[in-house]
Amino acid sequence: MIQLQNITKQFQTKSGIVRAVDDINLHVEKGEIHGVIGYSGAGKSTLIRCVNLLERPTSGNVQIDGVDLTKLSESELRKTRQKIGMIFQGFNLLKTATVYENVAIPLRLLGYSKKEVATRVDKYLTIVGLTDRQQSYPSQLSGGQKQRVAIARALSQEPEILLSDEATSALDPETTDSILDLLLKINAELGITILLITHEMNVIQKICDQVTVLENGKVVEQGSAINLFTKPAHKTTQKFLNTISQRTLAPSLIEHLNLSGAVTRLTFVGESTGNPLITEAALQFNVKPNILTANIIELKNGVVGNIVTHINGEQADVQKALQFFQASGVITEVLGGTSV
Ligand SMILES: Nc1ncnc2c1ncn2[C@@H]1O[C@H](COP(=O)(O)OP(=O)(O)OP(=O)(O)O)[C@@H](O)[C@H]1O
Repeated sequence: MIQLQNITKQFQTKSGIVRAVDDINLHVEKGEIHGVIGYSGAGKSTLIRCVNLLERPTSGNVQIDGVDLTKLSESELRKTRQKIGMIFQGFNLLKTATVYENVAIPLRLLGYSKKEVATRVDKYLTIVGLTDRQQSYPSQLSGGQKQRVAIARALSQEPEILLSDEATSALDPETTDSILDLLLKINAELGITILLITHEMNVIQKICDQVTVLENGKVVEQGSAINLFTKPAHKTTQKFLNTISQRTLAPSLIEHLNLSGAVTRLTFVGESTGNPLITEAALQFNVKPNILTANIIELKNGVVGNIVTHINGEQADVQKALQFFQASGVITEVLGGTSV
């Protein structure tokens, strides 16, 4: 559906060339929610603006359903862009127009009949839950309501793809959740493919199927949300994960505890989440596991559990317990202790 191939975007600045996006490949399947996460300056905004050619890549190509947008004429591009809706952190509403007009005006500009405009405005304001605010002005709405208007405006052109440029970054956590729920609903019920950029791991956690991690304009990790949350390979991904769940203890703390045996992170995913494996290990092997920290992360497509446990016992017994965990599908990583 969306295929970015070797996308590079350079800007000429007074102090030289800035390579905001550096040879990025990214594939988004139809119906998927794909999140791009990175710190400020990683190149997220530039990348997402390359998808609908708001920013023309310096090199590489952007394919939507197999059509290379970089090769289209201006009029062909305008038409193809109707397949791609976009929402922004700052909502981009017309301040002097009502909610109704904010959705209706772009439709009128596209030449839809009065009746079709009315039908679509009504339909999409209902989907976003704002039928009773049609005559309000943006200044009379909360941030979450403003984003709902922007979403209705994007949906009213019946796009196949929705690009979300930090759509929840200006919102409080509760409103963020309600907008993320709305994006999930749009994806599930209207089948709209969503490509979003964010610097918040909870956005990735709650709604994304696939994830790309960016740093300095480059992809440093890419894969399913489940894989990234269970086996984050790059230190930037690990840092993002640490913002939402305590996955480890500081080395100084492990040292301070001066524990015998092994301090181990056990990551449970899939079937292993449902079994009392720690109790079984204690019963089968001569070890005494003591839980130091634990948390469960609910993802769109599954649940991941992280337990940092001190497995106390003789080295040979600790090793047997670790092998047992691994054989049961638990990802084990020894963080410290004497049986390292
Ligand atoms: N029009 C421009 N001219 C010059 N440099 C630019 C331009 N747009 C972006 N950059 C530079 O490209 C790099 C990536 O910027 P970009 O805004 O894409 O990152 P980002 O990950 O979206 O950051 P943020 O989350 O802070 O918006 C930065 O170093 C930025 O200064």
